[in-house]
Amino acid sequence: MNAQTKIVPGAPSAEARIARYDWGALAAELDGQGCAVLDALLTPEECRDIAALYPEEAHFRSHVVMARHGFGRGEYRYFRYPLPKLLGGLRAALYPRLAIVANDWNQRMGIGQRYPETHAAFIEQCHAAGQTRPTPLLLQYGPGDYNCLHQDLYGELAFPLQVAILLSEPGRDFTGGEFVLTEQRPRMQSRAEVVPLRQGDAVAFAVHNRPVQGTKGSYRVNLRHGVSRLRSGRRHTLGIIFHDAT
Ligand SMILES: O=C(O)CCC(=O)C(=O)O
Ligand SMILES: [Fe+2]
Repeated sequence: MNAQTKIVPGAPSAEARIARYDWGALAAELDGQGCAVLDALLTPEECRDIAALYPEEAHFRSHVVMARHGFGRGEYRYFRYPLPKLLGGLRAALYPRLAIVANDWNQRMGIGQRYPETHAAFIEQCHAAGQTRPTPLLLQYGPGDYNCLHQDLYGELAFPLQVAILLSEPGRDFTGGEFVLTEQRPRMQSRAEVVPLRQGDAVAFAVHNRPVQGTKGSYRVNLRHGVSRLRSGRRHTLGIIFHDAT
């Protein structure tokens, strides 16, 4: 199966799908919670087609067995360029919406960096900084597998938001395996958030830091994400990270 040809005629473009969401509400949710869900970004058929790419090595530049690195249990593969059309389209269409949030966050956190309007311009910056390898990935989990809490930072240059799309249906394809975010606040105990997702839903979330409004201005919190242990079945996820890797 070839994801390049798998956009069904009449299926909305990535741009049109992204435009359907209420980005004011999503940005408010990202500001308040550090994450926001985009319901039904992909159809069940698209989810199955993308998950079916997993064994097709030609699509990927590398394969990571998580237990070998202490990352958890399960495996993933990083796509190679050129990305499948739908994936590249989603990354380019999501970026400008999230860049508005990212620029606002940086301003509130007192970070000087601002992100350009288009993903193409941001990728040029990554490449100029020596970060040239694509980071979108396909993850695969089986019974007992889990993903340790982590941050997807791959070099100096990092876009502060990323997206994960659940390709399998909870309850039918797998049990357990919840998407988890933790937030470490200065001088406070950590907060955990479990994000309920259905097949085709996407979660946008902070990669590492985000500002939280306190009584005396904004302070910075530190986030990590991961996946709790699968109790049964098989779970696939598509991860969209906006910065390239060194
Ligand atoms: O499998 C998941 O839900 C999380 C995947 C992940 O860590 C990522 O997309 O960066
Ligand atoms: Fe991740």
